[in-house]
Amino acid sequence: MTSQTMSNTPTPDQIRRAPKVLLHDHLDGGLRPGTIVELAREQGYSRLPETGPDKLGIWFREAADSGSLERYLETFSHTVGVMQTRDALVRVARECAEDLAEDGVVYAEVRYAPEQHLEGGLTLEEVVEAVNEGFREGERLARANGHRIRVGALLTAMRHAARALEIAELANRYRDLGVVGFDIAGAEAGYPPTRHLDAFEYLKRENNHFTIHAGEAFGLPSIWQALQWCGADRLGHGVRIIDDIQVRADGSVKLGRLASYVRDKRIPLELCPSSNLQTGAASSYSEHPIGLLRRLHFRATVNTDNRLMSGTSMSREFEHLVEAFGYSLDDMQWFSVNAMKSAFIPFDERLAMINDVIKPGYAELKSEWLFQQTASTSDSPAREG
Ligand SMILES: O=c1[nH]cnc2c1ncn2[C@H]1C[C@H](O)[C@@H](CO)O1
Ligand SMILES: [Zn+2]
Repeated sequence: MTSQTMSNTPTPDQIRRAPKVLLHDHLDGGLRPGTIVELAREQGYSRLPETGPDKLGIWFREAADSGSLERYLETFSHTVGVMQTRDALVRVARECAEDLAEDGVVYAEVRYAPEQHLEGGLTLEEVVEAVNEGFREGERLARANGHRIRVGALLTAMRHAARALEIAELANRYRDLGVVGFDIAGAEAGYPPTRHLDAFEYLKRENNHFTIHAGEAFGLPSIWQALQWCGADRLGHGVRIIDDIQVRADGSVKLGRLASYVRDKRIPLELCPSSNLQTGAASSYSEHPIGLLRRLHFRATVNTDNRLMSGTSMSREFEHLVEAFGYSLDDMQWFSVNAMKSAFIPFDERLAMINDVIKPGYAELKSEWLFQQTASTSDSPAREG
């Protein structure tokens, strides 16, 4: 038996085929560049910085590579700019579900801010219904191509605006109709989550679920507010929890009160490594706090945030982590089960996804080396000596 066959390091092909769970992906951050070009042409949107798909894709990645969340967010004006009609929203959502399924994602919660898609005259309800329709079409098309995926929507309110309660009510109205929860996003510094307490209190009274972008561009106070004032079920990013973890020279680790709380309560962290590198929240994959957080058994999950702006996918994120930390298929399974446990769909459905889809998927991949061994042994009996 060679070390090659025993190696538990997944190949890029195995990473792609492994069942993955995505909790933090923005609909308006994941358009195909070719789709943006076509939608802009159809709608007479003339402000695109490039008109060829390849160059446009590169433009988004470079413009988002700014080291600042505020500048990173400016790039969204062009994606949101072409997502103002019903047809455009259906198409973008359909392609999102298809692309995720093609990449081996079996369950995804995809978020967007309905209030940003009203410039063409759609109502908030029409926006939600168009996106839901696109997700359902994408699920069907993926299935026809041999991929199974389930996509739930999270409705985001923009933290600098003042529509959070209205969007929370919208999320509640479309609960069990394709919408699984609520989020707030946008520039973090200067816009603490407590500005939207009324929305969070409303959702709690309704027994609904929400996540909050916190601890990305701003540190511990933002995480503390999101959890202890607002009652968030999950943290969007939450990567700055690392500021409350002290690693001593001898390698021992001391958690502060907030980091302990996050770990003890199993608060899910929606970590987005590539996005963090672009906005300056981390300096390299190997220095990304996900390595330590995984070792310390935080409820860490791996996410894309914005596939277009980061030129990434779930598989790419895992490829980077496999390279940086030597992760195995067992680690990938651990992240995927963590994410599935943290999803906003009902417990019995989460459990069935874990037991009937995720674990069997990894078991199948982990057993592949056995069959490769049999094939090579029978191919070359002389090697057995
Ligand atoms: O990483 C992020 N942090 C804060 N806000 C973000 C991030 N990625 C996207 N957004 C914003 C820009 C989008 O227009 C909005 C809704 O998806 O959410
Ligand atoms: Zn985000």
